[in-house]
Order: sequence, then C-alpha cells, then structure tokens
Amino acid sequence: MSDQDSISARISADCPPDTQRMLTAAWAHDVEGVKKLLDAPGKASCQDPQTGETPLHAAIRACGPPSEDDTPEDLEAARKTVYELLLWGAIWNDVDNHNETPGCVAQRLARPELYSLCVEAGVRAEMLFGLMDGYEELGSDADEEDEEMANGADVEEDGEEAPQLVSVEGNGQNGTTGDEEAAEEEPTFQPPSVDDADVKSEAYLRSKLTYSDGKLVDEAGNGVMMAWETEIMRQSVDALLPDKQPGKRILNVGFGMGIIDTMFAETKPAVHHIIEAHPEVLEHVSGPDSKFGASWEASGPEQGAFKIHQGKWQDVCIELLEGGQVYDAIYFDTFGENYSQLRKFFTDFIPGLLDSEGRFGFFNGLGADRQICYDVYTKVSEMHLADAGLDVDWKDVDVDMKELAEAGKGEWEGVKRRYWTLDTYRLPICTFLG
Ligand SMILES: C[S@@+](CC[C@H](N)C(=O)[O-])C[C@H]1O[C@@H](n2cnc3c(N)ncnc32)[C@H](O)[C@@H]1O
Repeated sequence: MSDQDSISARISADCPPDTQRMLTAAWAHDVEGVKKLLDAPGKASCQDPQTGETPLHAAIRACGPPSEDDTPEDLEAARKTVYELLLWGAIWNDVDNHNETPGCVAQRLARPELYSLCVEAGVRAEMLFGLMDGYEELGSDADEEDEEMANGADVEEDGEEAPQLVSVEGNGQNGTTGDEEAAEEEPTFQPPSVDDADVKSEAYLRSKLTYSDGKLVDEAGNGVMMAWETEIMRQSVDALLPDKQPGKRILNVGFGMGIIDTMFAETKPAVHHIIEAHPEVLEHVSGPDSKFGASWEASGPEQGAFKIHQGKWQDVCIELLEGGQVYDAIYFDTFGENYSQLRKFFTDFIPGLLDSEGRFGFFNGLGADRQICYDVYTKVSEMHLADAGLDVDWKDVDVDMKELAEAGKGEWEGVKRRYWTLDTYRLPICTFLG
C-alpha cells in the first residue's frame, strides 16, 4: 500500500473521536462494529476534516491493490462493509482531498467488485434525483458541478486545492452565544475547490460566442464544440446511417460547428432538418462562408426539405410533431442543458419523431470527466431510454488522449474546463424495443 493510502495518512490527528471510530471500524472491515456505530443519520458519510476520508473510502482503500495475501474472507468482509455503509446512506460520490470518490479509489486499486457497488449506489441515487427533478448538467455542456452529483463529482482534474478546515456556522440558537457554539463546533472537510463552470441554458443562449480554429467557445471560455470530437461525430453518422443510403430523413439538434451536419449532408438525404437556438450560431450559419445558408435550403428536393429551424428544440419539436414529421435518423447534441432535458427529448419527442425502423443517437458526454460518473450515467440513461421504449447498443470508441490529457494545454488551450477525461467514448445507438 502506498504511503498516501496508509491509515495514518488518511485518519488525521485532528479527526473527531466519533469519526475516527467509524473510519477505523470501516478500515478494519469490522461489519458488526460499523453497524453499532451507525446509530444516527449522517454517520455513514462522516468525513475526516483534513483528508476527507469517509467510511466508504476507508473500507475500499484498506483493501489496497490485489495481492497474493488476499483471502476470500477479507474480500467478503470488505464487500459487506461497503454494502452496509451504502445501506445506511453513505454518499457514493463524496470526494476526498485527492479529489477521489470511493469509486475512484476502487478503480485505482483495481477492485472491480467494490467499484460496481459504488456504481450501483450512484445509479440508485441518480434515479431518485431524477424522480425529484434534480439532475446535473450534461457532460458535454461544460457544467457538472451540480450539488446533486454531490461535492465535486465533476471537479476539474487540475482544480485541486489544499482543502481547508472550516467550521460549521453556528446561529446562536438553543440559548448559546455564537462564541460558545463555536467552541463546540467540529471542523468539517472542505472538498477541493472547483472552477465554477455552471452554464445555464438561458444565459448560454444570450452569451457571446467565438468561432476560432477548431473550437466554438462561449464568453465564459467554455468549449461549446471542439474539433477533437470530429471522430465521434463520424462514428455517430456511421452508426445512425450504416449503409449511407441516400434519401434518408435526418434531424440534427444543435448545429455548433456544423461538423455532423456536413457529414449528414454528404449522405444526400431527402430531408435534412437542423434545430439551432443560439442567435450567433444562426448568424454564422447564414453567413457567406456557410454551407448551410439560403442556397443550401433552396437546394433540397422539395421546399422545406433542407431547413434550419430557428429556436429551441423544446419549441420546434412540438411544431415538427404537429406537422407529422418523421425521421430515419435523429442526433441530439446541445449545450448548457441538464440531463432532465435530454431525458425529456427521449420520452416526449423520440417516440413521435423517429420512424419505427429509425435510429437515434446523442452526444454521450454525461459525467465524462470521471469514469464512475460516466458509468453511472450510462446506466441511468439506459433505463430512461427503456422507459421511452428504446433499446440502446453502446459502441466503444477509442479517444486519442494525447492532446487532451492536460487542462489548459493541447486541445484545451483557451478552454476553461476539460470536460472530457476518458480513453473510451461510449457511443449510443438507439432503436425501438421489440
Ligand atoms: C455541442 S454543439 C453541437 C455540435 C454539433 N454536433 C457539431 O457537430 O458541430 C451544441 C449546439 O446546440 C445549440 N443549442 C443549445 N441549446 C439549444 C436548444 N435548447 N435548442 C436548440 N439548440 C440548442 C448550441 O447553440 C450549439 O450550437
């Protein structure tokens, strides 16, 4: 076990005794001891104030990497401890001072069984948040710092700062003065700070955009679309139109840099509709250098066959439905919207707009700055797609990370936030069930 993963490094001298007891019992995989200590709400997710270690981190970290000393009994005790903690409300995605969730530790230590328990807990939590309408922002949408993804599931890799000791704010109630209360307060862990990239759809749609070589960036410096995604767009087109037959009816939501629309146009569709809401993107599309201006619209096989629908898809799709439009291929890739909007598109529009033999795809950047969040969102979206009557096949696409490895460098130069950190893109190909 590396020094940074040792018990002495993880349970600090300042750790309050209750928390220390819980962390030690979790570290020892003392299931009975853990159960006894779980006597009040919040106990399962207590944190060392300096290291941010939670009982889940401790139970997983204590396993270390696989070794020949491992026994089935040890592993079973670890599994039971993690299971028990999750049962008692341990938070699956609290980060520690190294910006790792318990699942990140399990992945780093090559403990797939424990990793799976964390993923399953994440799926349960996110499905519940879904019922309560509390999703994070989409992965490609520059913001994943919603509280619901809880405390830095989307922390920038480079945004790590030394955690500070902070005190819980007292309000002087219960007959104590603020000072007395302060004296009794315990320090709490402050997770590594995150760069606040909270993009909201309305603000984004009003913001100034810059098209530059290989990227489209909003006024806060968020990457709206980047050229490194071209291969993903290429493979998405290949998946949606496998035979590249001409004469297909295509809908693309979100023009961005027009990368996917250029590829769609090359397949010589019968209908090619694009929905775009941002005024500056629309200005760019109608500009003299655009391939999708008035002459493109006029070049369609019939009037309205090639068309940029100006406005938000939430409004335009209602008109398309009312007009009885049906498509063979639909692609969805917007910016600044949260997962609830993608889910709305699945459930409210795909059933009416997609031909019964058609294919639907979307940019799958959900939680893409952290493997466990990506894995959780793969499952969550799969369940919601099934709710909408859709089956999904995931195709793994290698992402060349050479120029994407470091925030602020390579492809990320001039871009506020590294929204993609993974070697493999999971490309969704959705068709109707049955
Ligand atoms: C990531 S880009 C799309 C990139 C595109 N796939 C490509 O290949 O270049 C997202 C686009 O969706 C647009 N958008 C964001 N919210 C939208 C909404 N509610 N309705 C329509 N378009 C929207 C943005 O203005 C932006 O042009």
